[in-house]
Formats: sequence, structure tokens, C-alpha cells
Amino acid sequence: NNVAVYYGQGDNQPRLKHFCEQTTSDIINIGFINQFPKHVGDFPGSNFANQCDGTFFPGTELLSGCHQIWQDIPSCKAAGKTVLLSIGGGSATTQSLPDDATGEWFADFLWYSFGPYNSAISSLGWTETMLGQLYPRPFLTSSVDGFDFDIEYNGGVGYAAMINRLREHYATSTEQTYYISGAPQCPIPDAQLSDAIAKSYFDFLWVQFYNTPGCSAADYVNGTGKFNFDEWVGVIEKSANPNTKLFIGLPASKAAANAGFYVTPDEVKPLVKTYMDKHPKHFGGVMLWEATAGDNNVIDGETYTEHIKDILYD
Ligand SMILES: CNC(=O)NC(=N)Nc1ccccc1
Repeated sequence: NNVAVYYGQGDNQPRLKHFCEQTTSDIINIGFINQFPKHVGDFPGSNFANQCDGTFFPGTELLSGCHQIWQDIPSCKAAGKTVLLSIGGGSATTQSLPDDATGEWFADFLWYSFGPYNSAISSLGWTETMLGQLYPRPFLTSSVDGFDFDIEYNGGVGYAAMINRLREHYATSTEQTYYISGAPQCPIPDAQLSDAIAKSYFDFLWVQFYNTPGCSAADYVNGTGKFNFDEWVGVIEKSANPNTKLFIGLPASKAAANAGFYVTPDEVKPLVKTYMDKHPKHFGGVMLWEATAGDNNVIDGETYTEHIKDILYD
């Protein structure tokens, strides 16, 4: 079982290396590509809070000075962690795909800009494809192991096509496996990703069992609503990948979610044990929002993230 954490939006967060050096997390979602292309050829935009130097590729909102992330990704990979780049994150204004063609362009952009560094077509800073299209390399020679879809608004159109296009690129790699993950809200069907989950192949789904009353982990603890992990297993079994690993998404501190959704390690232990035992095939682990909040939430001398790791491994 794995612990997945989001990194990139933490208050006064340390550099990524700090989390690469910890054994607690197995998957790190770097967030976010928070501005989506408006049409084919349009560049997306990014935000990693305090982590970049405020420079952008000319005429874009895409950060070009994320030196620490570029330098640190290899140390996370060397530690055996899977590093994914997360798109979305929650600002409604800039997250929608007008059509499948834009979704496919977005997939090409992410693959050539953040995927494997191909020295045959890439020089420091830019990649040029046979068709003469230039793509930037925001993390330079460093690359991610796949892409996470934290789509919180305007979902539906374009995402299945985008993911299927990413899968076409993944299939060209002889070097390594690449992954697709998603972070739906807990109500079923998820307003944004249900179409993509039905039609395209996800490796991991970390359901946000927080911020939405009625199906949250807090509901399970309080005996309210209906925590719906079982139902999510049903969604997966009817999806394009019935073997998708399902994670329980949790806030890593009180302040990391809307009021009322934080659950303590002691409260969450029976929940995790129950569903880990009930669904050995599908249970993937726990996702935490987010790394820095978990690091700063120290309870009885251990961070929240360490407590979660202990619960999964004890
Ligand atoms: C996986 N994505 C998130 O967990 N996003 C998220 N937690 N956004 C947020 C919503 C309300 C308060 C704080 C963060």
C-alpha cells in the first residue's frame, strides 16, 4: 500500500528534495498546471507557489524558472518514488477543454515538455518534434513518471481524448512505465471525471473523501452520510481499467481542508483497516492533501504523514 502526497501548493513549503528524502511517501503529485490551453497551439500555465523564480516563457503563464523542482526530481526518483505532474487543482476560471483536439494538443504538450528528455530532439530549454513544433522544458532535463488529473471544474469534454493520447505516447516508451491518475470528488458519478474514468485507462484514483459532505471520511467517523469507498470500487470495476488502484484521499491537517473534514490518525485507523481488508484487490493506499501540511501536523512526535504510513504498514 502506498502513500501519495500532493506537493507544490503548501504554505511556505520546503523544496521538493525535503520530501524526496523522507521514506513516508511513495507517490508525489506535483501541482499544478493550473491554466489549460484555450485552443490547439496555446500553452498551458503553471503555479508551484513559492518554488519558482517568477519568470515565465515569453507570452505565457508557464513558469520557466523552477530550478529546485528540476534539480530535485531525480533525487525523488532515485529514492524509488513515482513523481507525477498534476493538472487542475481548483481555479475554475482557467480549467476547461473546449474540445477533444485541444485535449490531444494538451497531451502532446505535456508529453514533450515534461515527459522523457529526448536529447535527440531536445536541447536545454526546448524540444522540437519532426513536425517542427517547439515545446519548452520547464523542468529542463528532468521528467515526470506521468500525469494526475485533479479536475475540479468544467470536466467532461476532452479528458478521455487527452488521456488516450497520453497513452499513445506512453506506448512509445521502451524505458519505463508511465502512469495516469485522477482525484475525483467523492459523489458518484464525479461531475468532472466520470466520462474519462469510464473511457480511458487510469492506474490510480485518489478520491477526495473531504470537502464534500455526505460521502467523506469525516462522515464515516461521525456516523453521518454514507462513506462510499465500496461504491467507488463498483465504478472502477465498470471502468476502462477494472484494476485501477483506489486510494482514500484525506486532508493532512485541519487547515488543509474546509472545516469539519479533518480526521485524526486514531479516527482514520479503523476506516483504513476496514477498507484495506475488505478490498485487497483495489485498495491502493492513502492520498494526502498535502505534503507540507502533513509535515507540520505533528501528533505525539510523529507527522500526520508518518502516522498514515504506520497505519498502512502495521
Ligand atoms: C487533490 N486536490 C485537492 O485536494 N484540492 C484541494 N484540497 N483544494 C482545496 C479545497 C478547499 C480548501 C483547501 C484546498
